Amino acid sequence: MPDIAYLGPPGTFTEQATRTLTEGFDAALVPYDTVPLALAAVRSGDVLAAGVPVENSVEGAVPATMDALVTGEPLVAVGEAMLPVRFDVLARPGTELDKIGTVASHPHALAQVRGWLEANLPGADAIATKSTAAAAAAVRAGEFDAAISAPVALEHYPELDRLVEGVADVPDALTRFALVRRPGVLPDPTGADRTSVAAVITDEVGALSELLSELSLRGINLSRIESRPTKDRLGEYRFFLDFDGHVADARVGDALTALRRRCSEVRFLGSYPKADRSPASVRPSASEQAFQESAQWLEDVRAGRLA
Ligand SMILES: O=C(O)C(=O)C[C@]1(C(=O)O)C=C[C@@H](O)C=C1
Repeated sequence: MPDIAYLGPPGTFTEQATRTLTEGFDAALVPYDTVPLALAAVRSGDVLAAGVPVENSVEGAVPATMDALVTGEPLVAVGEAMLPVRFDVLARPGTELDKIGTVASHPHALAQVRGWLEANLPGADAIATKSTAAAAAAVRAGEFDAAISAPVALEHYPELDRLVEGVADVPDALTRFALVRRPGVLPDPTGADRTSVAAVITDEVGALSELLSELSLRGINLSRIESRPTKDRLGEYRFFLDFDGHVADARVGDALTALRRRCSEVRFLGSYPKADRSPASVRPSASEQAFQESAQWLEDVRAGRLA
């Protein structure tokens, strides 16, 4: 039975998402302390794949995931899952809300309840832990007074009490997760796919807008653009792009070859079915048929069969 890594310990949102992503697949889920460690285990072959958080609708990208994806041997996403994110406040039995001096959680979680903390625990120190479940474990061990955790955490830390339920500054917040593995056979195109790439552009006038034009000219809908410093040079950025379509689609393949020509570095980060299964809307001039017919036309012209 293959092992699948996730950001642990048991009881994280990532564990829940990884269970969804591996449903129907006979695999053992193995917790890792951090996203880079989970991805290192994929690279070394210790595990087959890893479930990692990618972005949250309130707090944005998860920088640890972005950086770890582009550092080291290539990895590709083969699936994505979306989870609604609401938190419970967990504490040892007998803890009173107004006596809480320290409240711990993952930085992304703390950021998503900042308003609630200011209103309800104004005197408490917020402590960053490696995950929401790591915070619950630390509270159980007596290190902090309260944890901001996933509702599912209580199943794993039954010694704790739920002080407050369903805390979220933005009620309908969502976090997106990916199942990542070493490059191999890609998931088949479904018509409702997303492709992710990371590209470093050259320092030239219009470089970013021209890169984006390569997508828009081919009718490709960009769903996310995020930049991170390359860490090599001040002012040099790597752009993370997510867009509709599969690398097997003609318009996407055509755009990727253009990006490859333009950028100093392009890393393919996967083509996989979108969690919401919403089909890509493709304009007629960017359809598979339009690409096939125009390629055939060019072949005929080059062979002297057409003018
Ligand atoms: O700590 C967890 O439970 C995680 O799975 C990590 C994580 C994140 O990185 O954003 C996942 C979902 C929530 O947005 C808060 C924390």
